[in-house]
Formats: sequence, structure tokens, C-alpha cells
Amino acid sequence: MIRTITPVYLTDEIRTIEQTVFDLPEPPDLMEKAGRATAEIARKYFVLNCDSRILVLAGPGNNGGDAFVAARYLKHWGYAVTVIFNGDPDRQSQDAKQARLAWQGGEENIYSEIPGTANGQKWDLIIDGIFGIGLRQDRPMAGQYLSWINTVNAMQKPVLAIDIPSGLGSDDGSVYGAVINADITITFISPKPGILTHYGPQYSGRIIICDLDLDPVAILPPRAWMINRKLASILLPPPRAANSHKGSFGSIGILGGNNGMTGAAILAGRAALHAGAGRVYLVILATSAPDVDIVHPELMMRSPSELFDLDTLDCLVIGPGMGMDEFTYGWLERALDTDLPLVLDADALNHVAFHSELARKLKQREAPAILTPHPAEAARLLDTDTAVIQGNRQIAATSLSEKFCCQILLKGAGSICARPDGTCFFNTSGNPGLSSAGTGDVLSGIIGALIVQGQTPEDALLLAVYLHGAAADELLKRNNGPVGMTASEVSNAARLLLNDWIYKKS
Ligand SMILES: NC(=O)C1=CN([C@@H]2O[C@H](COP(=O)(O)OP(=O)(O)OC[C@H]3O[C@@H](n4cnc5c(N)ncnc54)[C@H](OP(=O)(O)O)[C@@H]3O)[C@@H](O)[C@H]2O)[C@@H](O)CC1
Ligand SMILES: [K+]
Repeated sequence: MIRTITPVYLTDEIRTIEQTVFDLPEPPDLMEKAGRATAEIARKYFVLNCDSRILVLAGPGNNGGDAFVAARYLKHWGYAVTVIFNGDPDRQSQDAKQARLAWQGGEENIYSEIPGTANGQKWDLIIDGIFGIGLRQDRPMAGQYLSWINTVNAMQKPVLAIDIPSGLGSDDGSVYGAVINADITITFISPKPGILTHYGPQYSGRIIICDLDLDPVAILPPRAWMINRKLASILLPPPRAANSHKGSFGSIGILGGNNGMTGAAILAGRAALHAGAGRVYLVILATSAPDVDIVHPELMMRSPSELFDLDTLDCLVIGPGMGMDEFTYGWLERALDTDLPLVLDADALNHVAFHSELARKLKQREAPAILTPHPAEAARLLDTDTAVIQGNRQIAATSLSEKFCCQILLKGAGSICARPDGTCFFNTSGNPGLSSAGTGDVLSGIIGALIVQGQTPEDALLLAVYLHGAAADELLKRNNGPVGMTASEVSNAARLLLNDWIYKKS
């Protein structure tokens, strides 16, 4: 299954692939392919005509080499192209030098500075080839390159980034000084983690992958992949059999909703219903817990002990709005002692972070568990701070997975699903509309619902994360967000989408 989906490589891995290709008896000209592909994307995706003026920024390395090649093709196709380059020609690689000379061989000029900002009005497209995966993170960006990036961003013109928006860390998605704000990023060989997570989704715009006619998976087995529509469709449950019954779709228990937070448990419960669970048992811990959810009376209310006495449960979601008192500690301990698949969210994670005996139980249990921390919860679990988590989300997610021997979903822009074997998946759906209270509760309900319907916890997690983000994207399309998007709407939209996908309506 995994072989058919899109791999994601770290910079070192891309370098290994590149070196393997260069060591071939007759290596392909990767820079020529990369530059030409860039020019083709410019022509295809941006509104250009024969009068269009294109500004190409070429940096000192091979990203700049790609830019020179792109400039040559675009010029050849009739556009007015201006190239800016102020690197040291003597320090260019052989390929980049050749690309520059081929541009100059066409008697074209090279300028060392972007013409004054007043002239910024004249560009129809800006191509960013300043830095790619070779951006040094130990050297703060300064001087002319910092100024180029700020100048381009201030122009607010269409921007195509080559390989990765300049200034973005290709492995971590951090901002190193300043970052080009791109409309489209054409990325080579594989998408880089940095464009998929942290600040990447904000600055990369639409991502177009160009494999340069290589089969990277055959060269280097990947350790990370993208979660996209293609992967989601592979993971979908089959259409329901005509003679199915509620028992066919499993029973989920959800425990949370302490005083002041009953909504969290209700949201998770409703989401589990919408995602197709056959039976949903809900424990609302609040002293004034309602006997029934009037909107969804299908939810079966139970006390905690009644829940644990059920012999039909297939998965337990524990934590949404649960609170941190000693009783909840006890219920979590009891959950960890079951052999049910568990989804641990919110305060269940905080309990694990603060009580080493719970962490030990979690690590030692044989049944699977999924932990769904947001960055602050992840920081507590790793005993660090949020900035460290966000500074390298992939490392944080894999460290958590290793530490607790569980699957981890590190939430936030570009959510990461990590497995204890060190592999991980980057989600590509979702938008800032999800930044509101309750969306995490909905997600935990969806994950659990897919598990009780028979999916492996691994598959359920990937599909749930993508579905949850895609539901938010649907709401965005209909202008129900990002401002004011609610968790309940995400839950409803997820149901629509899941049915659409399973029954191939879209
Ligand atoms: N891999 C592949 O298979 C393929 C790769 N290709 C392309 O090559 C790109 C990678 O090229 P790359 O390795 O030359 O690095 P790149 O991003 O151009 O930057 C290095 C230059 O920037 C400089 N520099 C760095 N940090 C800096 C800072 N903070 N502030 C200031 N300067 C800084 C650094 O200076 P130095 O450290 O040497 O002093 C050096 O001059 C890749 O992204 C893709 O576009 C394609 O052609 C086809 C296949
Ligand atoms: K770039």
C-alpha cells in the first residue's frame, strides 16, 4: 500500500538520492529538468501573455542554477525575463555556472539588485530561486538576500518558488530570518517536510511535485509519506452490506466532559456517530451531566463504572474535557488496564505527562493506543516547551511515539502521525478554521469511530486526520470559515464527505 503513495524525504535523504543519481554512468541533467519544469509550471499556472514580465531571483547555489535554466526557457518562449544574481561566480557549482553561462550566452543581462520598489508594479510573475534545501540554518539570513525576500513579499505579486520558498527550513518548516510568500511551490523529487508542516503550509501555497523522472522510492526506501486524497481513498471502509446491522459497525466508549466541559464529550460522541460507529456510549463526568443529548438522543449515557462493565466495547476514547482530578486519574488507569484500543486526548495526555506510573502502564500495554497532543500537550509529554516542539515537529512526533510506544498525532498546521518504528505521515488537509475549541474532540471521536468499524488503528488515524481537515476545507469553500467555523459543523461536513468518498459521489 505504502509504495503507491507520495514519499517525503529529509534533506539528507534527498542528498543521498541525488548522489546516487550523479554516480550513475550517464547521470541525467537534473538541473536542466528542474529548471525546465519550473518554466512549464510558470507558463501553465500563471496568467502570462507575450507582454508578461517575469522577475527571476537566482541565489548563489543550485537553487539559483535552476532559476537560470527556468529563465532561459521562459525567455525562449517569448516572455520578458529579468534575472537578478549577486552570488560569487567562482563559488558556483559546475551545473549552476553552466546554467548561468547558458543564460548569458543568449546575450542576456544579469542584474545584481532588484530594480527599485516603485517598479515592482511591473512584474507579472516573480520566480524565487534564492535558496533551496541548502539554506544554512546556523547563519542568520542577512543583507541582500533578506532584503530581496522582504522586497518580493512587499510587492504582493504572483510568486513561484523553486523547490521550497526561500528562507523556510526544508526539514522543520521554521522561518530563518524571512520567507518568500509563494503562491505555488514546485518541489523536486519529493515534498520536503518543511513545506508540509509548521510554517510550510502558510508560505508554500499550492505544492506541485516534480519527480525529475526519478523513482526515488527505488533508490531510498522512504520513512515518511504524505496523507493526501489518494491515500485517503485507499484507506476508505467498503460500502456497507445490505444486510448489515448496528453490531456490524462496532461500539465505542467515550469518557470525558467534566464540570464546565460537558460539550467536549458530547462533540466527540456526536462525531463518532457521524463517522459511522454502530453504538456510541458516552460518559459525561460533570456533576450536572445531562441524561440525554436532546440533539442526538442516539448517544447512550453511562456512568464510568457502567462503561467499564460493558463487554461489547471495541475502542475507548478518553480525555475530551475530562479534567485532572483523582477520579479521572483512576478512570484513566482503568482504561490503560483494558486490552481495548485507546485514543487518549486532552487531559488524559496531561495525566500521562504528570504521572510516571501512568506513562509506564501506557508504554507497557500490548493493545494499541493513539495519543493526540497539540503542541502544548506534546511539550508536557516530552518535558520541554512548545517552541522546542514546533521547532522540529517531525522529531517531536517521532520522539513521543518512541517514548510511549504508541501512535502519535501531533496536531497543528501540517499534523504529523508518527509510529514507534520511526515512520511518519504528514497531513495535507485542513485550514485555520480548525483553530477553535472542540475540533480536537471531534477528531478523537472520528478516530475511534473508524477503529470500531474494523479499521486498524494505523489506518483509522490517517483517514480520520485527512477527513477532519478535508471537512474543514469543504466548509471553507462554502464560506463557513475560516472565521467562525465550529467543531459541530466540521463533524457534519465529515459525514457528508465520508459518504461522498465511499459511495464515489465525488
Ligand atoms: N538535490 C537534488 O537532487 C537537486 C537539487 N536541485 C536544486 O538544488 C538546490 C540545492 O542546491 P544547493 O545545495 O546548492 O543549495 P542552495 O539551496 O542553492 O543554497 C546554497 C547556497 O546558499 C548559500 N547560503 C546558504 N545559507 C545561507 C544563508 N543563511 N545566508 C546566506 N547564504 C546562504 C550557500 O552559501 P555557502 O554556505 O556555500 O557560503 C550556498 O551558496 C535544491 O533546492 C534544488 O533547487 C535541482 O537542481 C535538481 C536536483
Ligand atoms: K527557493
